[in-house]
Amino acid sequence: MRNYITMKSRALCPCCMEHQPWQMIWLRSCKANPLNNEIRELLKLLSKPNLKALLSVHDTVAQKNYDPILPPMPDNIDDDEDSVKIIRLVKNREPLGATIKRDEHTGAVIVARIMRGGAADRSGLIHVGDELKEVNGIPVDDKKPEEIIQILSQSQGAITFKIIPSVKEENTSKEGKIFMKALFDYDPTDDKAIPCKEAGLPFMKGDILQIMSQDDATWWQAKLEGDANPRAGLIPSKHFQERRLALRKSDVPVQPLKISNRKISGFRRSFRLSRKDRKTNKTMYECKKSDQYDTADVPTYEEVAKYKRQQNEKYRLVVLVGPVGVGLNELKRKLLISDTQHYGVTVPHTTRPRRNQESDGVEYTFISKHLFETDVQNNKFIEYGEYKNNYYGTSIDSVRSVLAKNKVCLLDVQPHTVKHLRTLEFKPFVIFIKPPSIERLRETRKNAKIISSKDERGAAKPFQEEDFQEMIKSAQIMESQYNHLFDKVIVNDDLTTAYNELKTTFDKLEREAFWVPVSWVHS
Ligand SMILES: Nc1ncnc2c1ncn2[C@@H]1O[C@H](COP(=O)(O)OP(=O)(O)OP(=O)(O)O)[C@@H](O)[C@H]1O
Repeated sequence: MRNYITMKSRALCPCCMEHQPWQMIWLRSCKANPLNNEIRELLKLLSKPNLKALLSVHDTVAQKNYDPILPPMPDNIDDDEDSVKIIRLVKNREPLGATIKRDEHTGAVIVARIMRGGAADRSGLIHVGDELKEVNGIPVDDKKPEEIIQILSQSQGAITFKIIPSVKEENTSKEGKIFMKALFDYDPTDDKAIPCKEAGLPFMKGDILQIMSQDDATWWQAKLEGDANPRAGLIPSKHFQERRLALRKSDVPVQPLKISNRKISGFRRSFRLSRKDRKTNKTMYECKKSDQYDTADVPTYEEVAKYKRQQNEKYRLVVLVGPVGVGLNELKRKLLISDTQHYGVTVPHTTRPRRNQESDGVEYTFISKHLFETDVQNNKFIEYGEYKNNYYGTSIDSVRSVLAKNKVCLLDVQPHTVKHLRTLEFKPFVIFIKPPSIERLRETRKNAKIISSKDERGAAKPFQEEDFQEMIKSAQIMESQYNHLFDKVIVNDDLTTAYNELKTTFDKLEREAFWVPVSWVHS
């Protein structure tokens, strides 16, 4: 696109006279005359090769003959219209990248927004708030915005705008420096509220959006991070999206996690791996508050920044989430035995009496019921529960103690707990372990036993069809309600493949930068 501007004031533009020869003449005349210090310094500067090169570039640009040749400027501009600006843009197939509206009070046609990186923005000649008077000589005062858009879309080549420039300064200081992780899917063609569907930017949950403008409180402008296309698109602002989601939410019932009345505990026990006794390894506890997902906050966007762990920093906490029986403990066990120095798990607390072969702080940290209850009151547990009249729980300090040994702490929790772990201190990396299709579950788990489901003698039972169904349904609910918290999803189909994917993820976590909430980076 080629453009030029004519105003009452002369615009700055490269002037087509060769500066280098002029510079030489001037230098010679200066040398012939007595020099003061400033002239001497100026001569020195003008003799520098970089300044000479700059002037040479200027001359080249000024002499260049750009195509297409623009038609002459209209000469019937009213001399009294001091602030009128005539702009001529040559339009190719690309949209102009601007929206217009009618001012409610004055009735004037106003430029409502300029899409960042679009044609109008790149021209630098049209600004938000400019009043549109004419398009190609046609007065627009009495036209509806749709009619003006029609004129624009039918125009080919040069378009002349007569506008009254706005006096408002735009705030561009933070533009392009804010990144948001999308916590919902967005399709502008489905959005009745968007002022211009064509200008909308579709995105998916988990996408990183570079926010180009927040000038409008309802419609932000954004680009998908890493997208080479410079033109921004419209997206609903955080505030607007939260408001309308909150309104919609009141109609949608929250889906409970408990999907059958089967007599299984159904709750993840993070404790098995830290026990030595195989029998006690099968003990389970029922976690409090776990029979229903909490209503998570209205998820819209989360401001994020890139973060890479430094050598001297503690490892990020690795949180594993998944439905009962999906294979979390199997994957954790494989990781632990692959490198006991590098990976660690927490030691749980219990109020049950210590058995002979057990040592305090190894299988469990043994504490009194009274102390346990006090710790619960003081929010010292990430999760806790009761089993056969004894409490079991994972304390925050037990995570700290693994991290303090400079190990990667592997922790499996229920998904609603994740949001409490998302702190600057732990910077958790959350991995959702997902079951494969029911057909693949039947094939791969033919000989496997579901440890949380026991027979009359207390032994683990082979997987039943309903275990698979429950696993899939529970995974779907987890994913629909909590996937905005997952950094990575791994399908545990073939065990070795899932394990290798987990290992690769850990390697990347140590080598590469990841998007994290901005508060974890700029504390
Ligand atoms: N990909 C797989 N292929 C075949 N068997 C598997 C696979 N993953 C796990 N298993 C088996 O499934 C059973 C359940 O696995 P595991 O105990 O790790 O599940 P879990 O998610 O920790 O369940 P729970 O919540 O009951 O502890 C185990 O016998 C395990 O060996």
